Amino acid sequence: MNFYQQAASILDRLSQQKGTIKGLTLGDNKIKDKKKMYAIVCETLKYKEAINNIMDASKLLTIEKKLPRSMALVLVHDLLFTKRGIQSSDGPLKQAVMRHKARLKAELVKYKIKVGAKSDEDLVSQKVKDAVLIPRYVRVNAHKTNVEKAILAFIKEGYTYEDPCTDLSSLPKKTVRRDRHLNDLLVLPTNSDLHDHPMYLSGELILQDKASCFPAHVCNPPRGAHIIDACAAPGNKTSHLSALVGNTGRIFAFDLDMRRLDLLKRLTTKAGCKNITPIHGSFLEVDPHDPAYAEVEYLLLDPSCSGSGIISRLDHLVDDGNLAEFQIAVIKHAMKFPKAKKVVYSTCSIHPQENEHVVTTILSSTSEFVLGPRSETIPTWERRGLIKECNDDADIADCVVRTSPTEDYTNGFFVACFMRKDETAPKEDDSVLKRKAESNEASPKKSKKKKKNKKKANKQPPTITNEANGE
Ligand SMILES: C[S@@+](CC[C@H](N)C(=O)[O-])C[C@H]1O[C@@H](n2cnc3c(N)ncnc32)[C@H](O)[C@@H]1O
Repeated sequence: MNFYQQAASILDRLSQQKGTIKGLTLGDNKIKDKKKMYAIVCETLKYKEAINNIMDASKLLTIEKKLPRSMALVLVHDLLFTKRGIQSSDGPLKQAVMRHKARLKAELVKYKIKVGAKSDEDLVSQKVKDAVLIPRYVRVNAHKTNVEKAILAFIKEGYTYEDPCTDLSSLPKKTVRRDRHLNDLLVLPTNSDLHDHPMYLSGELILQDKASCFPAHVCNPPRGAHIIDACAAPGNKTSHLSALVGNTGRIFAFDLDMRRLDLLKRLTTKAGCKNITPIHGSFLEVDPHDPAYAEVEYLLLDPSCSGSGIISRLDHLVDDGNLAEFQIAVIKHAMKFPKAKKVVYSTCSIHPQENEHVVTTILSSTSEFVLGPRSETIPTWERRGLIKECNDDADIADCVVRTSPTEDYTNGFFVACFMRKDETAPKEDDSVLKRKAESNEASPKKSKKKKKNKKKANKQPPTITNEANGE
């Protein structure tokens, strides 16, 4: 397979959700020049929307019937958006594109006028442009240091400490500040590269997006707790949980992907975690009545999702799939653990199908769990669920958290916290939510749904993974 065929095949596998960009390019030993392959795949995805429009307007694929769209995407990318153009034009597919060179270039000019683009860069997907605006969030790892010491270390290096601010759009260079919502998080300017920083190399600092730090805080387990992290790798939330319980209790960290679980072992060891038991396998196949998990009260579920909220990576530019069935199955399985009292669900997706819809489906299928109140779910965070997507129920929406990649200076994210009814009872006896869950139980329509979901839950787990947070 030549270079362009390999690139086209990667685009196809990405759209079938058979892996991540990094996994399919940098992780494939059959690819000779991995960096070059990574670059062409990323660049093509950045301009994908523009290239598709230009190809459709030029009728390229209608005329050249043997040219697959993915192959055309990479070839047209090189033709229109690189100085070198298509590298060597032998081979029938390359020639097929070259025959339309003049028309494609003319359509590019027309497209730019149509969308008001002054340069090629203006055609880059909005999500990619937004990525440059996200500050550098740094979680301070309590196993190794504390926030005060970390700030002092930055000051010694010439950073200025500033008060938390609301305007995160343009943080001055070499400044460090505490986060306004999370007490173990620091905020540095966009593009601060800390990958070679001594505090990162020693495991004192974890490079983790703000929103992905929400789930462990919502879980908020006490010292000594037994916890399951059901879809754990590469393990940033696992090491966060470990830090919150001060290396006490036990954390069972499951992951289906051995390679990613190995990464979890490396990262959590580097972070100084001593209470984690990594387990290779599907969480859906774990027996909730296994005595090993008899004391598990807290479960953190961060299952594979479309990754549509991640703007610092390009995987979101691939067409999204529907992973809701799998996500629902994971939550239902977690609720079967006999002592489970808190089940925290999160995604790095902005799609209601993977977020609010999953929550309402679960609420209508359980008589034992309700949504934890806002006070359990980062109460100071203003952006809550989308009311319309919660069956117009403002109470449900208020209990869950959303982050918006374009407005909150974080990746797009979603968190919900289910609690066993007895756990919310003292504070929440009159909670509207509780009453709602009870009325759901009584609804015959809902019990039908219950059966349907049970069927769905038996389906194969999806193979897609995304590498959110594994920075
Ligand atoms: C979004 S990632 C988790 C990120 C992780 N929580 C973190 O913060 O570093 C989802 C993970 O779920 C894993 N996964 C998918 N299906 C699974 C299953 N049935 N059981 C356990 N893990 C699964 C994937 O391999 C992937 O590593």
